[in-house]
This record gives sequence, C-alpha cells and structure tokens, in this order.
Amino acid sequence: MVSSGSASGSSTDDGHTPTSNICPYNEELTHKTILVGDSGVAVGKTCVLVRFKDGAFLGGNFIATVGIDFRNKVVDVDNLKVKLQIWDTAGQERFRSVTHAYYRDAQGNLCFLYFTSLCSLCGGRSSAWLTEIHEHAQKDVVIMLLGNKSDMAAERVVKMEDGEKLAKEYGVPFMETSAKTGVNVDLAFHAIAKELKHRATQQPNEPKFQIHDYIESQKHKTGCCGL
Ligand SMILES: Nc1nc2c(ncn2[C@@H]2O[C@H](COP(=O)(O)OP(=O)(O)OP(=O)(O)O)[C@@H](O)[C@H]2O)c(=O)[nH]1
Repeated sequence: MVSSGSASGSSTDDGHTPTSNICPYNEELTHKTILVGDSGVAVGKTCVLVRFKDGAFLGGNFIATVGIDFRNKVVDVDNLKVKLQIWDTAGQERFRSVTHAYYRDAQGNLCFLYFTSLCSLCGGRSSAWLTEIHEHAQKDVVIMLLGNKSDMAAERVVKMEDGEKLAKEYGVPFMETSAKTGVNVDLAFHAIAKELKHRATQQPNEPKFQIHDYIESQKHKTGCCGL
C-alpha cells in the first residue's frame, strides 16, 4: 500500500484532514495541465480529455484541434477539491508557436505517445515532445507519458516496454490509456492532481509524494492490463 502523500494521520468528522501542523490546501487554486503530442497520427488528446471530463468517447470523424482549448474539472483528492484546468493543444506543427506560450503556465503536462505506429519512437517524436516540454515548461512541471489507444491491441507495433524505457530515460511515469474504454484515464489525471495538491501543502521536512509508486499501486488495484 502506498502512502497517499498526506502528512495527516486521521480525518476530522467532516472528512477533512486536520490542518494544525500542515499547510491548509486552498481549494480556490486552479492547476493548469497541458496535453501535448502529435496530430498527424492523432494520439487522442481531445478524446482522452473528453473521456475524463464527460465520461464519453468521441468516436467517428476526426476533427483536428485548432490552436488551443481548455476544460475545467474538479477532482477529489484526499477529501479536498482540486481544480484542474486542462489545456488541449493542437498537435499540428503550424500551431506550435501558439502552444509554446502556454507551456510556461502549466504545472502539469501529459505527453502522448502513439504506439500503433513506429513513428512515435523510431522517428524520435516522443523524445522530441519530452525535450520540448523541458525547454519551454517550468522546471518543476509534473510530466507524465501516456500511450493512448491501448484498446487497439491488433494494430500495436510499439511494445509497452518501449514506452516504459523512454519514460525511464526522462524520469517520468508512464501509463497506457484508452479514451475508448476509459482504462487509466481517470488515474492519469488523478495522479497529476494528487501530486499538485501535495506540492501545494508540502512541508519542508515532509517526504515527497511518490507519483510513480502511486500509479503502480493504483494500476494493480484496478487490475490494469492496458486493454
Ligand atoms: N480506438 C481508439 N481510438 C481513439 C482513442 N482516442 C482517440 N481515438 C480516435 O483517434 C482520432 C483522433 O483523436 P483526437 O482525440 O481528436 O486526437 P488529437 O490528438 O486531439 O489530435 P489533434 O487535435 O490533431 O492534435 C479520433 O478518430 C478518435 O476517435 C482510443 O483510445 N482508442
């Protein structure tokens, strides 16, 4: 069992964490999280966001995102409300200068890898995105690498281990998701929200929230197989 990252022991009657020796969490805070990844191969950024926000899958005709768009969602973390403002960027190269401007304000970043096409890894596309995040985002941005479309097992050409290896190289967590089935979509955003909430309340002598461990423990709990 992995620690929730909270410095608290027990909860009060109203379910909130006692705040005597920890920084109280300000539920008015909005945490910006940005989704990035290729367009040509359509990694599914918009669909993952819609699945998380509305619990639905946008199948059918693919309409590429133009510029940038955002949606808000409040996530329950340790009985606290954590507000995420999630920016969905256009993957197309021609919008790159617009989307770069948004990297700076983002505290969370979900980078999408496409694993039904070798172009993600062999062409170095995913590495390029991760490098770009490091160049344009805040130094301490929470980054996660996602391999979406895990339901498309028959078309898969990039192995899960390849995604894990790439994530390890960059020191970021990796997860396979599916906007179609919903697998791991909530977990990805919850892990980001939990990390951001923990950072906002963390005391200097308190152990850091271990996002990798949290994800692994939750994946096993839900019996995740990526399909
Ligand atoms: N099978 C399957 N199809 C998906 C999944 N996620 C997205 N798609 C499909 O992939 C296509 C592209 O999805 P989008 O979410 O629009 O892709 P995007 O990354 O936002 O693309 P840009 O806006 O151009 O950057 C659509 O036809 C979706 O229906 C998934 O998890 N499984």
